[in-house]
Amino acid sequence: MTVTDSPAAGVETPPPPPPATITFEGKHGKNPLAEASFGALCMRLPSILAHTARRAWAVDRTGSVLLLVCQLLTGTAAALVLAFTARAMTHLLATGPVSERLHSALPALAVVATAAGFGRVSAALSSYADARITPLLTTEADLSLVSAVCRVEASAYGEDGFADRQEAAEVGVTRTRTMVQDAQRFMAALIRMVAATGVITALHWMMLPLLLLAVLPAGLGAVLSARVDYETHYNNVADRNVRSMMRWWATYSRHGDEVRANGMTGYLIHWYRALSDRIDRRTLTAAPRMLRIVLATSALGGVFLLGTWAVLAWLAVSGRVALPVAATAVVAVQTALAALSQFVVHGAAMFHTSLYLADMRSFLDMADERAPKRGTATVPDRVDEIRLDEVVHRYPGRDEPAVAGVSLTLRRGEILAVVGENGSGKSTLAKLITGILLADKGRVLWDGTDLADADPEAVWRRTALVPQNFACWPLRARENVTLGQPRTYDDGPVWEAVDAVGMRETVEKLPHGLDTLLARELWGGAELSGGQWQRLACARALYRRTPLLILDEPTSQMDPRGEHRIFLEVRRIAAERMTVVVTHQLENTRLADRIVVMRAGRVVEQGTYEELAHAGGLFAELVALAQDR
Ligand SMILES: Nc1ncnc2c1ncn2[C@@H]1O[C@H](COP(=O)(O)OP(=O)(O)OP(=O)(O)O)[C@@H](O)[C@H]1O
Repeated sequence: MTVTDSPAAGVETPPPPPPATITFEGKHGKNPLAEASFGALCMRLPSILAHTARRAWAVDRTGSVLLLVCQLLTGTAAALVLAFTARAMTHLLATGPVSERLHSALPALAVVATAAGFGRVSAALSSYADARITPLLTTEADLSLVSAVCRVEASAYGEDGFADRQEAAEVGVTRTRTMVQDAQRFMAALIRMVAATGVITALHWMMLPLLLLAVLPAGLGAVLSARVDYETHYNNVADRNVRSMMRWWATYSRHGDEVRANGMTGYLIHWYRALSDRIDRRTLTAAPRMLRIVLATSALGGVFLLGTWAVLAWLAVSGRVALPVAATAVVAVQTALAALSQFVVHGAAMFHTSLYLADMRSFLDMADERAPKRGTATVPDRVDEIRLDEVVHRYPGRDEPAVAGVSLTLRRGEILAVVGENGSGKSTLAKLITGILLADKGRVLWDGTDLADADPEAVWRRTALVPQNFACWPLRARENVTLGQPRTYDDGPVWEAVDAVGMRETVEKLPHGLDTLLARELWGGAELSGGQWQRLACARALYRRTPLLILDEPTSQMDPRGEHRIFLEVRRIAAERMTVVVTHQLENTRLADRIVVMRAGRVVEQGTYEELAHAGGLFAELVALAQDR
């Protein structure tokens, strides 16, 4: 088949395919909805309150005490207002001259006014306490999520559902913002409700159950709506995850050239819209369900409320309660109704928030399970030998192992080059040598210590890696070199590393030298070229001066001068460490003491450049292909 420059005239091109459907089954975690019956809701609230209180206490003790005291004051003030309004009403509606009735109601009215004033002030103070605590709580939740993800074993990223659950947990972090407010409103409503029901029960015992009946449907409606909302969110998690990932890829400035020059904009926007439409469709199907729930529960609540008023009227007409008491009851019923409604509505809101927080909690638990638990064995500062013993590694979901039984010994002072075709397992081998991945079978021993039993932090303190896909950190030039190991306040070693990769002139020309922010998209930032970035990634690894240096295609974007410079430096410092260079530039393997050639996860050849180039094997074939231009 030949590739033509333009489609044949009159031939219709197919429309762009829609985004793939990915469903988040939640099979790796419990869907909190499964246990969200009304009973479960009630059981859960105390633990959410306790959890919120513990975390609030941990981040801001003064704020927490202030919040608690103000809650109690607000509640007590509301109770006093209600009780003394009832008392004032009794006096005001009694028989006798107006001035006398007013006079006798005056003390109660004074209490009402003072309590209302206190209530306002303490409500303002509790909002202030909430404003103090909430940002800290949100940051704490966010930090625990970020650090949990940074700490998991690298293999966890490849697990099905890990990224989706992370997305669900991110929503939990956002919802942390409303958690304190929900808890605060719920507590306030609880105190007001207790006060109101006390007054109501004192008027007539029948009033309380009737009022409860009047507000319960609203609570039920709020819970059912919360369930529907969460169910929609749950169904959308996978799509939202993909959408936010693609959003980043499509709008990230570094990908801008590729997007434009390859005419991708139209398709990317089509794709984004198609995915957004799918998410919206799911969300919109929830709207009529919500409406039905609200209408049904409001109607039920209305019927019960009518019943309450009817009973009150009947009590007054039949003389079972005196008229002034009945008038007081009107006020009390209104207040109690508001308090009860708020109690159930805020209870449901807490339940709603708790569903999202449960996702965050379960993701943090999952991340915790996947944090390295390898043992505490340490490795010496000076590592003399790394030995791989029949090492096998298979990625999740793959049938064939990426590394399929490799035995290899690396000695201090040696430079080892690893070559082989794409997908032959070179990068995976590098990850196994550094303990980023652990062997499924076989062992990787650093001076006799099995990496499976070693403290990974100790191993990684002795490792420097330039990965194939290195990061261009949006940090200052200095931090781009020292990140991971700020050794001294002196810039001397930083310049040494910059010199080693031939970047001195470039860095000196930056607007603020080492202090220049390397992110064009940020205010005042500067941008480097691809090769300059790669040189900086090499400087970062060289700066670490570790016993193991791994360079995975370190010069793929560099000009010959840069490449020459890097390999000179690698050679110069090689005596003090073990160096592994993964490369497709076979000429570069001349500097290696030994070359291993990989094919389908196995080492198929080993030797020096001269030996392998004339051995007639895969290496010789690759050399011949490289020269056949
Ligand atoms: N994170 C991963 N999850 C699943 N499979 C992976 C992952 N990384 C690599 N693989 C698979 O493992 C095999 C070896 O990949 P590896 O990256 O080690 O090859 P490589 O020799 O470094 O290739 P290249 O020369 O293209 O960089 C490939 O088949 C690849 O598809």
